[in-house]
Amino acid sequence: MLLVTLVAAFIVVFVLLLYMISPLISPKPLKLNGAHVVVTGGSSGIGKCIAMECYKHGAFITLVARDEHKLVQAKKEVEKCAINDKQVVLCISVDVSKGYNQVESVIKQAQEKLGPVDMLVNCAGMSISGTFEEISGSVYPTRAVITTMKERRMGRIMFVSSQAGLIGLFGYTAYSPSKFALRGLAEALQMEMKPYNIYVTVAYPPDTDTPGFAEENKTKPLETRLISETSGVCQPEQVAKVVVKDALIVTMGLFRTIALFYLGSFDSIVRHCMIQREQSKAADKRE
Ligand SMILES: NC(=O)C1=CN([C@@H]2O[C@H](COP(=O)(O)OP(=O)(O)OC[C@H]3O[C@@H](n4cnc5c(N)ncnc54)[C@H](OP(=O)(O)O)[C@@H]3O)[C@@H](O)[C@H]2O)C=CC1
Ligand SMILES: CCCCCCCCCCCCCCCC(=O)[C@@H](N)CO
Repeated sequence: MLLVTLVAAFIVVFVLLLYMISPLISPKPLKLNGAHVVVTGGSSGIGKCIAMECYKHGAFITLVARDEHKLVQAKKEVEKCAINDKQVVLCISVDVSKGYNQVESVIKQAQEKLGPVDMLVNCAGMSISGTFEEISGSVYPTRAVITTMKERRMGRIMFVSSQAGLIGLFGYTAYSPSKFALRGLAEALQMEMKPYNIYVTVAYPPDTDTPGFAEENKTKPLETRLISETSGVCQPEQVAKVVVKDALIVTMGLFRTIALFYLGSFDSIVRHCMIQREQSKAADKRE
């Protein structure tokens, strides 16, 4: 009995220690001052608040969404958060879930105007019972920025998931799977991108008071409403503050800390392969 307690205590202390040192082995924080941040879903709700939060830190912003009128309105609001007169807000109207080529070309335009993308925030999305296209909506913009980020050996990519991306709930049979999928995408992408100094984060906001949330509530089943009411509704400004901070200072979650040994050895395989590949590429060139 004593032995079991001792072993358990040892494990708890060990994991806590790992958790405490994990910020030390985390990457350098990103500086938003002068950085180019692209926010998909930036014309409303959480995305708009994330854009405003980044603008307050001196970033240059590209807002991406479909409706041009909403984009122009949001641009005005973001501009009010300026901290210097050099900052610029660019608006781009495109559907991020329809066709890679279109998304790639608008990202190119944005990079020509405001320079390479330092951080991509994948926030476009909606929750209405029925159809939902979250996953392609996050994949295309990510693919469109990744090549340049790899060349520059820097970058941040954020995915806005949801609490419904941690736990499956009544009424979210379409929404939850797509939000769960973002986590799989983010973790796999993180392992591929780490040797290039690109860091990926996932945010899991609770119900948040936005136009999208109001829209969702119009058709929300009673069960879903009752379940949701057990936890409160957040303000988008608050959510934006937290997720931006997490994306700037990337620390590892507890689960990833426990998986530290595995991840560490997998990362070293990835790094090893990257170096080998680059060496053979260089050798090919010499021949
Ligand atoms: N509010 C909430 O309770 C919670 C929300 N979330 C997530 O946060 C994100 C933002 O939600 P919220 O702020 O409430 O939503 P809003 O409806 O207020 O804003 C959604 C934004 O995404 C844009 N958008 C939607 N679809 C596309 C598309 N296919 N291509 C380009 N832009 C698109 C919209 O503009 P337009 O329509 O003009 O394209 C708008 O700018 C979503 O991913 C949502 O799932 C997560 C947890 C809780
Ligand atoms: C591991 C810990 C998990 C805890 C979860 C407990 C959650 C209970 C209430 C869940 C509320 C539903 C949130 C969906 C928000 C959302 O994404 C939509 N509103 C989008 O518009």
